[in-house]
Amino acid sequence: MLRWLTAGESHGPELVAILEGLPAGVGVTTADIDEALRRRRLGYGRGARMKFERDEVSIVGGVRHGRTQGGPVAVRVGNTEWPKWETVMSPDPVDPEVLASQARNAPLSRPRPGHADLSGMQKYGFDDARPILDRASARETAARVALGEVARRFLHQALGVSVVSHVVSIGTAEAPDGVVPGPGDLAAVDEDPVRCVDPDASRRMVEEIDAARKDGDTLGGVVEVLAYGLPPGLGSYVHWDRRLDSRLAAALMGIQAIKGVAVGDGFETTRRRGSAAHDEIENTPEGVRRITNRAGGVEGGMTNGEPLRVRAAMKPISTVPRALSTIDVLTGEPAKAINQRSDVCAVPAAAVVAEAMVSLVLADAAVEKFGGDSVEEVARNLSGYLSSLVIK
Ligand SMILES: Cc1cc2nc3c(=O)[nH]c(=O)nc-3n(C[C@H](O)[C@H](O)[C@H](O)COP(=O)(O)O)c2cc1C
Ligand SMILES: C=C(O[C@@H]1CC(C(=O)O)=C[C@@H](OP(=O)(O)O)[C@H]1O)C(=O)O
Repeated sequence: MLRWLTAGESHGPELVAILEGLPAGVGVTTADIDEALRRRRLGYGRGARMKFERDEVSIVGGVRHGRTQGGPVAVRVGNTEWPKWETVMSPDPVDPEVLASQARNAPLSRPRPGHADLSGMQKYGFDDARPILDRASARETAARVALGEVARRFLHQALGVSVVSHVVSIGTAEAPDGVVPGPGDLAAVDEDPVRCVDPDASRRMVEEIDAARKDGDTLGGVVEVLAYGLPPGLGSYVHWDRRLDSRLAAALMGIQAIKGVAVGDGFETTRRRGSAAHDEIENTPEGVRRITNRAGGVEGGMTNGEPLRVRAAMKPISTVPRALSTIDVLTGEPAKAINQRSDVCAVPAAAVVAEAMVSLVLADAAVEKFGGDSVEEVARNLSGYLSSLVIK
C-alpha cells in the first residue's frame, strides 16, 4: 500500500511531503522533481506570484545516489516568498506591537465566495481568514506534484506506463473531441501556452483568458489525464473502495477547485444507447482488445488494458478581481471580498496536478497487484502475470 501526506502553508517557510510504500530502485533525482514543479508553474493565466516565486526542492529521505531505497521518500519544497511572510506566518508568538506595525498582518475579515474562507473560519473558530486560506491554497499542490513525479517514474520504470495530460476546455473554448496526446507527447503539450493539443482551440482559450482578465474576472475548465501501457486488472470490482475508478475520482476531487470527475466518456455516455456506449471486444494477433475506448480503460472498477482516460472539471478561480459581495465578519456589514492578487485561470497547472494524483493512485494499485520490494521484482511479477493470463 502506498500512503502520502503533505504539510505546510502557502506563505509558510516550506511544504513537506512524504510518500511511503514505494519499492526500492526507482530512479529519481532532485532535478527530476525540479522539472515536474517547473511544469506545474506553466500555463497562460497564472498570477503574479508564479513569476517571482521559485520552488526550492530538496529530497531529505528515502533516496540515495538517485535511487529510492525502499523507505519513505521525503521532499521539502521551500517557498522563496517566505522572508516577506515571516512575521505573518511565524510559528512562534510575535510581539503584538510588531504585528500591529505591519499592514500585512491585518486580519482578513471579508471571506471570498467560493474559497474555503467563511466555512473554515466557522469550523476552526477564527475571525481571520489567514489561517484558513493559507492551508486551503493550491500552493500545496507543489508538494503533491513532487511525490507524483516519483510515482510516475516508478510506473514507467517498473511497468512501462506513461502518464500524460492536456487541457480539454477553458471557459467556453473547447478542444475537438478525440484529439488527445500520445504516450510520448508530454513535452509537446507543455510547449502550448494552455497545454492544449489543438492549436485552434488553444488560441481561443488564450483569447478567453485575455477577455476574462480584461473584465476583472476568472475562468475554470476541464483537464484530461491519460495513462498508456497499463495491464488489465489494476483495481477490483469486489468492494467499493477497491474500485480503481472510485480511487481515481477521490484523488482528483481532492485537488482544490475540482468539482467533477468523468471516467472515459463520462456523462456523455448517458446520452447514448447501450449499443453505442460500450466497447466491443475482438481478438487480434497482438491479443484481445476493445475496438473503441469509450469506457476510458476501466470496466468493473479495473483497468481493461486500454489507455486510461479520466477528466477533472475545475471551477473558476474564486478570487475574482471584480470582487464579489460578501460581509465583513468583524462588523457584519456588507463588503467586497478580499482581493489582492490571483490567478485568472489555473487550468493548465491543474492538469499537471491531476497527472500527479493519477500517477499516485496507479502506483498504489500497481504495488497492490504486483507486490515487490524492488522495481525489478515488480517488473518480474508483472511479466509473470502477463505471460500467465488465461485470456491474452
Ligand atoms: C493550480 C491551482 C491554482 C489556484 N490558484 C488560485 C488562485 O490564485 N486564487 C484563488 O482564489 N483560487 C485558486 N485556486 C483554487 C482554490 O485553491 C480553491 O478554490 C479553494 O481551495 C477552495 O476550495 P474548493 O474550490 O475545492 O471549494 C487554485 C487551484 C489550483 C488547483
Ligand atoms: C502559490 C501558488 O498558487 C496560489 C494558489 C492560490 C489559492 O488560493 O489556491 C492563490 C494564489 O496565491 P496568492 O494568493 O498568494 O497569490 C496562487 O498563487 C502555487 O500554485 O504555487
